Amino acid sequence: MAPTPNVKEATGNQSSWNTLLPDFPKGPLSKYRKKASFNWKEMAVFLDGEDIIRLKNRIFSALESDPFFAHHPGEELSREKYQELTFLRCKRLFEYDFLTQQEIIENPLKILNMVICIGMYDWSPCLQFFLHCGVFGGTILSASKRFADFAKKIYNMEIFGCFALTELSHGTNTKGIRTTATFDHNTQEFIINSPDFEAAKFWVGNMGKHATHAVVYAQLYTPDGQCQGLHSFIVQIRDTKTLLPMPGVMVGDIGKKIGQNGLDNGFAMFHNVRIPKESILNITGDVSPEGKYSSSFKDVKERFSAALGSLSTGRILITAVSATNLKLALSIAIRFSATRHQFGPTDEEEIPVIEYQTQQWRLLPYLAAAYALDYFSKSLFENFVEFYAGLLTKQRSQRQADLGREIHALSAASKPLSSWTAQQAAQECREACGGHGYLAMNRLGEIRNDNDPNCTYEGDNNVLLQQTSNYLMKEFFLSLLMSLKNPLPLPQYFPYRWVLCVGVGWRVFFFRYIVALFRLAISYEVAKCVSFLFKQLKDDAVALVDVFAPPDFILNSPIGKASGELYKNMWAEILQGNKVLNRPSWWAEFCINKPHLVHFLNPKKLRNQLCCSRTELKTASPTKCSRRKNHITSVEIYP
Ligand SMILES: Cc1cc2nc3c(=O)[nH]c(=O)nc-3n(C[C@H](O)[C@H](O)[C@H](O)COP(=O)(O)OP(=O)(O)OC[C@H]3O[C@@H](n4cnc5c(N)ncnc54)[C@H](O)[C@@H]3O)c2cc1C
Repeated sequence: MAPTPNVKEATGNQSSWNTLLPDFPKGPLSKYRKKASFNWKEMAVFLDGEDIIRLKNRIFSALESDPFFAHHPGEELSREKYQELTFLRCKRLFEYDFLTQQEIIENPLKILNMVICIGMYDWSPCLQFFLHCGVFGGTILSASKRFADFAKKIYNMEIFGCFALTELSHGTNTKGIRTTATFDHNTQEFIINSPDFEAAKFWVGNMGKHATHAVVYAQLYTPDGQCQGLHSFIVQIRDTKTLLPMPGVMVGDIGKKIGQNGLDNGFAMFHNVRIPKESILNITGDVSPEGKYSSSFKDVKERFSAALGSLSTGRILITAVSATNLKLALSIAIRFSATRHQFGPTDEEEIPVIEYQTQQWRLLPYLAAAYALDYFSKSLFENFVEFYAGLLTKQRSQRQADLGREIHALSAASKPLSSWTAQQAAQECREACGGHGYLAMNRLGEIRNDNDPNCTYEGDNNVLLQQTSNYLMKEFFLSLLMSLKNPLPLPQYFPYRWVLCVGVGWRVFFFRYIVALFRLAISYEVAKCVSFLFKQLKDDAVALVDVFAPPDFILNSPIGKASGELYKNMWAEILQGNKVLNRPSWWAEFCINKPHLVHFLNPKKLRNQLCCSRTELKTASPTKCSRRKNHITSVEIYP
């Protein structure tokens, strides 16, 4: 089930690797590159294969030579301008059409790599594109064939979509969603309504400024007054010709966020908006013209889970997105650590900070995690593609059912593991780069802030882990019960995937505690051994990040550039900044308009003015202190 590394290609010839992966410029990092125990190009070909590397190169060089991508997101831009630029970039992604259908069919991993390459530059246009094509489009495509014509409009951008599940007062608790969809059999329409402002759709990506259509989750009511539970509907929210709201829809932007500000997250309230009967996404149930409800799911719980099935797609992507953020942060921090010299055996000879054990302890475990999570996320994605293909062709096999359960459990566990690891690593990398890590131009703050919501959307990490543990425990006890009723060798009741699920689930659940405990309780012996491994690994660390670091233009961090010319690169960036050497426009406020000092704050004078001595202050009650009011006024007027 896991992707096979490209052993054949990796044993291919050196000259083809050199064309695909040019040498890095000579500079301060060359020393570590020479020390590496392996060839980074061979490793890159082994992991990705030449075909994927070619695709990555194509995407990176297209972005680099495109004026729409010239302005890096970290640079000063108003939110409105950034949102506009994000949309223009997203439009360019449609024009590029980086992959043909044939290519996708032949190697579905290319889609994941395409998303990652764009996201490495900036997550905002990437997520805008993915929310529209993958989440909105994917949900509609998996509903039924009757949306085939509608789907065309998605992929040629006649319309723009969003996925509206969360409401202002309910997110994790999807059962608490209160938007209603009431079927009117007289007009053959659903009436979409938000009962009050707390039931407004909220946080929805693309909804803030430009989405024309939304997949809206609502409680379905049939004419007999019965609530049939949560279902999804396609609702037009803006006119496609004017981008003005449709009648009965109040739609807007929710405001500035901590990160991902190119993306317009929005809200919408529906006032008895009528939509055609065919707008129901009949994934889990449908309504007849007479208003009779039918569903292929007899079990209400199963129906509910299936209605939210598209969330798994998001979790799988987030696992990969977080692993990518981990790789970006490490590329910067490890290259910095190998070129930043502090202290040394003599005053003349300072050593790179990567030589310090603490720096190795802080960064190298995350480097190992980056490789593990990258491999895992790709293998999970491949499993998902197989499952999705089965879904589209209505497969009913045992394997299809097993895949569905396995993917659900694994994505619910891997999303928290990956996003939390990346979040902690981004902060550690920020600190590992000292003060320079805090400079916005070096991008670690942006990586940390853009990764942050991965811990929350598509299921809050804490709640997801509780659900995963619950789910795994149930499966475990069910298997145990079966084995008691019908004694058979245990392996038959505990197939490998459950062992894996239990393992991953609990590992994730206790991951943070294990790491903390490990650090505390690690024995002297083990510490000596791990330190020895770090000593070996630190010489390979630069080559290990060279394998996955994107080109300088995409990584966009002076301290993380491939040349390792740390200070030259920083100066170049600083001096290119806007008005860096200019006198401030408000210079006269200091030089001419001096402050009007009402009172010079002299400590002796101040003490005299205080109503009481310290002892008096302790004992006297405020009311007894006759001069207190005056003193407070006197201190307060000091500007
Ligand atoms: C950047 C961003 C983009 C988003 N995009 C979209 C989008 O496109 N479409 C969309 O529909 N939604 C979107 N969301 C919403 C997102 O899916 C929700 O925010 C998420 O599901 C969490 O729900 P909540 O905000 O209601 O948190 P809450 O459920 O209110 O959680 C608050 C806290 O309570 C804890 N908690 C809740 N329930 C329990 C429990 N049972 N046991 C223990 N602790 C609990 C949680 O762990 C959390 O710490 C987006 C959110 C963000 C931040």
